[in-house]
Parts: sequence; C-alpha cells; structure tokens
Amino acid sequence: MRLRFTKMHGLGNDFVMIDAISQRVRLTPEKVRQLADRRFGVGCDQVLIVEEPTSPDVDFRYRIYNADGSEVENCGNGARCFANFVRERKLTGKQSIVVQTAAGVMTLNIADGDKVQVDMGAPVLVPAQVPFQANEQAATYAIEADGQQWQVSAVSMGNPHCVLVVDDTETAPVATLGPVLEAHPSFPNKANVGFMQILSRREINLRVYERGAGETLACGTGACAAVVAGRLRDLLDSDVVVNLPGGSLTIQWQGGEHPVVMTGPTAHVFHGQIKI
Ligand SMILES: N[C@H](CCC[C@H](N)C(=O)O)C(=O)O
Repeated sequence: MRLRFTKMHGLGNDFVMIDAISQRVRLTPEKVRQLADRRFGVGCDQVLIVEEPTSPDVDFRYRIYNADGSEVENCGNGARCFANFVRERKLTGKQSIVVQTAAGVMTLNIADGDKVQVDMGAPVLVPAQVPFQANEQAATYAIEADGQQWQVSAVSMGNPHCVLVVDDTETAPVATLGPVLEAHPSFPNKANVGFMQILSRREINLRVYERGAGETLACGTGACAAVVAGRLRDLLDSDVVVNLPGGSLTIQWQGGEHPVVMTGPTAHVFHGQIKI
C-alpha cells in the first residue's frame, strides 16, 4: 500500500498524520509499528488518522495509535497537530473543530498564531473509570512498585495516567520506575506515568513515560493529568505552565466538572510517501 503522510510534532512529541479521507488506508498494528519505527520506517511516537465523521454533529473521526501498534483513547499534542493538519489540507476552514476519538467527542479551537487551544474535557477521577483498582476515590493512593511504596494520583483524560510528585525531574527514576508503573496491576489498561516537580503554585516541570511509547519529549494529556493531580493535592492554582523536555504548555483547570484546557504550539516537519 502506498501511503501519503505528513510528519508533525507538538513540542517534540512526534506524529505521522494520515488523511484517510483522500486515500484508502488499511493499517494493522504491525503496519503501525513499521511506520513508527525510527530505523525501518518514518519514526514517530504516535500515528494519527483523520477519517470521515461517523455522525452529523462531528467534523472528523480521529484514530490514535501508539508506536507499539495499540489504539488509544486520546492524545493532547496530537489533537493540536490534528487541528492544524485538517486546516492545512483544507479539509475544514472552521476555527472550532469537533472530533470523535475512542474516548468520545472533543472540541479543538484554533487560537491565535500557531498556538492551538484544546478543550480536553473534564478529568475522570472515579477509580473504576480511569481505570484504577481502588475501593474509593482519593487524591492519592499508596502503591508498591520496584520494592518501594509510592503516593500516586490516578487520572483519566480519556486515557489513563499515573502521576507522582518528585523533588527533581532531572534525577527522577523515569527509565526504571516508568515501565514498572506503566504495567502496574493497579492499572488494568496500563497507564502513562507522569513525574511532576512543583516549582510554584503556577509552574511545574514534568517528564512522562508514555504507555505504548516510552518517555516522550512532551505529553499533552500527561500535562493535563499532572495539573489535575497537583490541584487535587492543593499544590497548584488553576492556571499552570507545564515545562516538558520538549517545551512548555499552558494548562487551565477550574476544578470539578470543568474541562481542562490546554494551549500550545504545533510544527509541520515534512510531507512524504511510503510503501508499506
Ligand atoms: N501514550 C498515550 C497516547 C498519546 C498521548 C500523548 N502523546 C499526548 O500528547 O497526550 C496513551 O497510551 O494513552
């Protein structure tokens, strides 16, 4: 199959974007892994596919695959790139784009300049819906991992996140503890693991070991989940600058059922074709 694609990134979290409206696309998990492979393929953290909408009140269907071939519910940096991708390809001229992912429906708003603001919806904290194994909902949970006990928050932004507070993201055990918590039995669908350093009530440093992709330079849903976790612990205010290795995002959350709003840049790298 010959495939046209566009390579984009959000703060270095990189994507192969595929327009499945103007071309027939049949991707198996194996072909996703091949596309994502940084030596034998194009190379990316996630593959994002734009499809025709499945209902009249939605502009597009948006499928998200991790580099390991797993289909997932949501991708924050990907949503920003998606918004610019569909406008760049003149698939829409709207400022506000309604998309359906495996997690449900979300609205992408194009902010000024190259910044894109995304209403990521309200966080889900009920353990069974994250999903996370706990008898009752709490701001933090004690779990055993790697021979130690950790206080973690369990937050869903459509996709599951495990967030812990560390003294210094530079020295945090991301490479060793990340994969252990990603596959921890308390998270039946696995988890993206966020290591958050509190700089002030309005700024954090964050590193994320992503489910199905490993540590990435940035994670949009991870930034949202970290701010939610920080507010649940009363460590953060409602508007927070999140510094990731690839750059900074602005996350706003008023608490409760309010949506988490993420604003940040996107970048176009190149167009290409590949035979897979
Ligand atoms: N690895 C994530 C999907 C991509 C999320 C991330 N790239 C973002 O910007 O939110 C998961 O398995 O839920």
